[in-house]
Amino acid sequence: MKQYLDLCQRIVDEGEWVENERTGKRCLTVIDANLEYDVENNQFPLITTRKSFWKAAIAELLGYLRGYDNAAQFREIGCNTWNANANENQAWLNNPARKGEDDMGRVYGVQGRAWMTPEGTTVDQLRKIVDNLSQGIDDRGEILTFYNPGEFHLGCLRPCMHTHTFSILGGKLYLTSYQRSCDVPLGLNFNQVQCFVLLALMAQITGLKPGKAYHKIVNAHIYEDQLELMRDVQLKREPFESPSFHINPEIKSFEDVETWVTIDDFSVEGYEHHPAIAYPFAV
Ligand SMILES: Nc1nc(=O)c2c([nH]1)NC[C@@H]1CN(c3ccc(C(=O)N[C@@H](CCC(=O)O)C(=O)O)cc3)CN21
Ligand SMILES: O=c1ccn([C@H]2C[C@H](O)[C@@H](COP(=O)(O)O)O2)c(=O)[nH]1
Repeated sequence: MKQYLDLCQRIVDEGEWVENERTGKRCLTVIDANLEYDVENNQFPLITTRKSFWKAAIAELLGYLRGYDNAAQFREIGCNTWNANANENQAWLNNPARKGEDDMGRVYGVQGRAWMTPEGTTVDQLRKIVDNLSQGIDDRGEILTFYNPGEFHLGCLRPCMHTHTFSILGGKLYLTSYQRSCDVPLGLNFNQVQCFVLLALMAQITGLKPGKAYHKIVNAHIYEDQLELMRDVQLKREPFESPSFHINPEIKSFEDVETWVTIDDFSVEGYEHHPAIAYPFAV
């Protein structure tokens, strides 16, 4: 929690204003932030200075791991975060590649599970990683990347947390996640949970012990209409102790994740938090 608040304070103190053409809003911005999550010791990085809707963050991650490409699929598993980008973003609504209501196009999980090759076949990046890690193999290229510039025109948004690299060292599994653009009040609250849970879940289904997750962010920003709430409300609050996090031990394989797992297979114990803050969302 401290590293999150330190980043928020750093943006408030040292950030520079940048015009953002896509959203028409200005962002107070810093470059380069490095966060670390201790999954081995179950230090769950949940925001306590406001209420976090952490279940939606895990549902979003599940949708990515399953290769979802439609906001209705995300809604069905308890996540509303893609409704606006799928249905309210004018550039995407005008795009002939959009297949109708709720379509997100070839974003995130689609690239992770079905990257198109020039031959017309698809590559399932995640399946290969799970197979290797399950056999204790780290080929120094256990990389899940959603970042496919050749298909940006076929999706509603370029991926933000775009690459996850897994490593094995001393029998433990590590994760390094890269994020090009980060909405610190809204997105990061979710992205921290997702890095932590991705490592915890992958360790559980591959039979490895989890180590640390390293989260590397390039452009970290606060939108102009979020600044007052961050500076004068959230940053004035005292954080509570971190809660602990649990995954249903019955989740044993990647097939489990693909078929029956729901957000009810994840729980948080001892979550004390301040009241919710409704930050504006930029489409
Ligand atoms: N401007 C912007 N910021 C983002 O963080 C973001 C995007 N766009 N577009 C793609 C995804 C969607 N994400 C989102 C979208 C909405 C919330 C949100 O509204 N969160 C609320 C409540 C969530 C709920 O009730 O489930 C929050 O208070 O955290 C969070 C992340 C993250 N990403
Ligand atoms: O997981 C996510 C997804 C998105 N965001 C934020 C970061 C930016 O504020 C917007 C995306 O806008 P771009 O113009 O494509 O950079 O969404 C996030 O923080 N986390």
